[in-house]
Amino acid sequence: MALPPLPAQRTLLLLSSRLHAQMPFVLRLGSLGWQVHHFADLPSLKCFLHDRDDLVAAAGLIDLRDLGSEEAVAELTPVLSHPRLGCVAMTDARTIADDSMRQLVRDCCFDFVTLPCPDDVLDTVIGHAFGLAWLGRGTTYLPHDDAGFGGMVGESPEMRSLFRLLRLTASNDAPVFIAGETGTGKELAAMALHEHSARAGKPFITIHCESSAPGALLSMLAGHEQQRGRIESAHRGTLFLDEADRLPLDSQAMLLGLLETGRLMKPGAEDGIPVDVRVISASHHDLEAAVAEGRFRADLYHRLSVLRLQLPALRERGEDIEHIAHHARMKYASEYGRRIKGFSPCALRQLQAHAWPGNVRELHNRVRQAVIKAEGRYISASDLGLNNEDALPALTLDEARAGAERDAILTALRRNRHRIGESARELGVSRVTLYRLMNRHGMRAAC
Ligand SMILES: Nc1ncnc2c1ncn2[C@@H]1O[C@H](COP(=O)(O)OP(=O)(O)OP(=O)(O)O)[C@@H](O)[C@H]1O
Repeated sequence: MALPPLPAQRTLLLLSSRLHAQMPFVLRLGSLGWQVHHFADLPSLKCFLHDRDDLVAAAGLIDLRDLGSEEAVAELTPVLSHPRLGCVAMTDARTIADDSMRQLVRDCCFDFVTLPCPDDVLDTVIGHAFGLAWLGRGTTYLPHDDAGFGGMVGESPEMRSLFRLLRLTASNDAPVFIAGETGTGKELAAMALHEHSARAGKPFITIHCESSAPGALLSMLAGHEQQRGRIESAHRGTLFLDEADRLPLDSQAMLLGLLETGRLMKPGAEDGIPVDVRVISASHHDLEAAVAEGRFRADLYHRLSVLRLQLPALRERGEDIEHIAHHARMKYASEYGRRIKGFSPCALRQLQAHAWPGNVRELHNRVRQAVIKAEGRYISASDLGLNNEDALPALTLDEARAGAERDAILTALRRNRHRIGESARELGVSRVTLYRLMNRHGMRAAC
């Protein structure tokens, strides 16, 4: 089979905290026909790859010079192994002398260059890396470790096991009940299930059960003899019942009939009509309590919850907070045309300390407003509306000193565009000490 020609414009993903888009190095690559996307830190690159599941092939140019820690290597490994990326590592003599870096390059990169390196060597190597990725295009990209599903983002163990469950659930047609507090992503999960099922491309109809009066909801769902209702509109697709615990009893009886017989009985009609829908329902209220109180039919409850999924509250999965916040920052910064690079250390601490009663919805709303309001390149705690000192946990003196040390390092790194030598000089320590301190504080190259 003849291979199609390589595209004229090739994508290059550049991960470097030292280089930036306007530098001659990057501009030269642009003039050679590369469409260069620059990322100052790993979370930004991850967000980009997560959002671009239409990416066919790209070369990755990964600056390893500031990524000295084992933790950074562990985080980079799955990203560099993305099947549509052909990666080239940029190193220097010190970096490539490090065992874990050498292993990373060996395992995950097509090649490496040691800087400074002649332009023609670099051009050849990234050209080959792109060609390799292009040959591998069309391979299905399954996130290496279940770190996402549909538009859902999450890296915590709770979310990873939820994503695995959602994948399994998408492949069958049984009714699903999704429980979880408000804003945890129940509707998003229902849409993701639909999109990953054989019903993708067919209608996905959402009904907010609490918003209509009893008779009105029944006629909206079932229609009348001469009029189609929403259930018929969902034929061959998915019907999503939000706030299902609020379903009035007349609608409950009609739905039970539909689930038992596969036929829709319209009010006043003598015969049911066949309708093929998958029913997904959700509630942030306790459906068992509604059954116990007689507000919800037990037989319908059992029919609806053949499969049951529980979405964890955001405060129960702290490690997702920063990840989702970065994802939201990227999304809204690009939507509003703002160049926002990240969150200040204090903002990050407040994000962790907040209780998130509105869960992911609240996090998105706060980040969206902060992106609009932020005056600098970094979102502050007050941009997020989270400057409540009382919310921060009480600290011992040792913890407070460690926090101050971390803040000073972050500030110096930011001020010096993440150049380790200059940051170390400003902090009055050697480069080795700075690397050691960054390791101790679990810092990546750009924060
Ligand atoms: N894991 C996630 N990753 C990214 N965005 C998310 C995630 N979970 C929720 N969101 C976003 O949070 C917002 C609220 O999600 P959604 O409407 O699905 O929540 P819900 O649980 O159905 O809320 P409610 O119970 O109030 O109806 C949406 O903007 C959604 O895109």
